[in-house]
Amino acid sequence: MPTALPPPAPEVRAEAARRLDALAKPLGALGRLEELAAWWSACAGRCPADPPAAVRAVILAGDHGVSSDGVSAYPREVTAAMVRALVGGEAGASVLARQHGVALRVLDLAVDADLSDLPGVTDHKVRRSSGALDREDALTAAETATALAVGARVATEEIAAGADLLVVGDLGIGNTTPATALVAASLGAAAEQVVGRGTGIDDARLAHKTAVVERALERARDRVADPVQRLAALGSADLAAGVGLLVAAARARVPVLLDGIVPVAELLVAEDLQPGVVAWCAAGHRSTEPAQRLALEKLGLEPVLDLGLRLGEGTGALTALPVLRSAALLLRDMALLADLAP
Ligand SMILES: O=C(O)c1ccc[n+]([C@@H]2O[C@H](COP(=O)([O-])O)[C@@H](O)[C@H]2O)c1
Ligand SMILES: Cc1cc2nc[nH]c2cc1C
Repeated sequence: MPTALPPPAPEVRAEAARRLDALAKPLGALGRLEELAAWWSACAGRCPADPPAAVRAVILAGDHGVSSDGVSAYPREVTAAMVRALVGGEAGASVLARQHGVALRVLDLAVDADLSDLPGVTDHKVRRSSGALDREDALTAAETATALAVGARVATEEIAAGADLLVVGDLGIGNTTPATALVAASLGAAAEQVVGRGTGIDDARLAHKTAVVERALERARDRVADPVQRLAALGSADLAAGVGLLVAAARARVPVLLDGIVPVAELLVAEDLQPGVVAWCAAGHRSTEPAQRLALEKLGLEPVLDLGLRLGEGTGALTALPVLRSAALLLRDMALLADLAP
C-alpha cells in the first residue's frame, strides 16, 4: 500500500476556520458553506483564497459490454450521439459549462462508434466498448494500465493548461452497471443494496440489472481486493481513466469537484490505489443512485446539492460550482465583526 498523500494544508484550513468564526455573522451562520470555504482555502494553500477561476471539466465517454443486454432504458447508440451533442455545445453539461465559464473537454475512451471526425476527442481511445462484466473481464491488464495512464496524462494536461479546479464527469449508456459493481466490490455490499434505476429502468430491468451485478461480483470475487484487478474485472476504460485522473490530480494537489455515481465509484477505487485522494475531492451532488449514496457515506463526503439529478456528464458538479464559488468569495470578502463601526 503506498503512503497516503498529504492532505490540503491543515494550517491553512485552521486559519480559514478562525477567519470564518471572525466574519461579520453569528458563529456558524454560513452552515455548510463554511466547510466548503475552508476546504477550498486549504486546497489553494492560502487564506483567504480567490474563488475557483480556471475550472476545467473532463467528460470521459465509453460504451459497455452490458449495454446491449437490457440494463439501461436507452440504446447504446445514444452514447456517440451525446458525445457529438457535448462537442456541439448542446448537451446539459455544455449549457452549464458555458454559463459558469468552465472549459469542457470530452474524451472518447471506449465509445462503440467511429468518432475520428471529432478532433482531439478520440486521441486517447483505448478500445471500442468493454467486455460484458457478468461473463468476462471488462478489460485486459494492458488495457487497464493504458486507461489509468491516459487519465493521469489528461489530468496533467489540464493542470498544465492552468486548472485550479477539475470537474470529472461521465457519459455512456450502461455505465451505471460497472460503476455499481465497483462500488459493491469496494464496499463488500450485495448487489440488491446498491443497484439503482440509472436512466430510468422499470422493475423488470432493475431485477435483471441486479442479477447481472450479482453474477459479475461472483465471477470476480477472488480478485476484487486489488483495485487494479477490480477495474479490469468490473470496470471499463472510461472508469479506469477516471481513476487515473483522480489520483494524478490529488498528487498534483489540484482539487476535484465530483459528479454522480460514476466519478464517485472511481474515487472509491482511486482511494484504494492511492490513499489520501479523497481529501482533495468535494462531492458536487447526491445522485439518485443508491450506490453513490453508500459510497459517499463510506468516503465521508457530504454532497453540496441534493436535487434528484441523474444526468451525469458532470452536470451535478457544474450546478454545485457557483455554491463553491460563493463560499470562497464570502470567506475572502466579508468584513470581520470586530472591524464593524459601532
Ligand atoms: O450521475 C449519475 O448518478 C447518473 C445516474 C443515472 C444515469 N446517469 C447517466 O446515464 C447513463 C447511464 O445510465 P444507464 O441506465 O444507461 O446505466 C450515463 O450516460 C450516465 O452519465 C448518471
Ligand atoms: C439522452 C441521454 C443523455 C445523457 N447524458 C448522459 N447520459 C445520458 C443518457 C441519455 C439517454
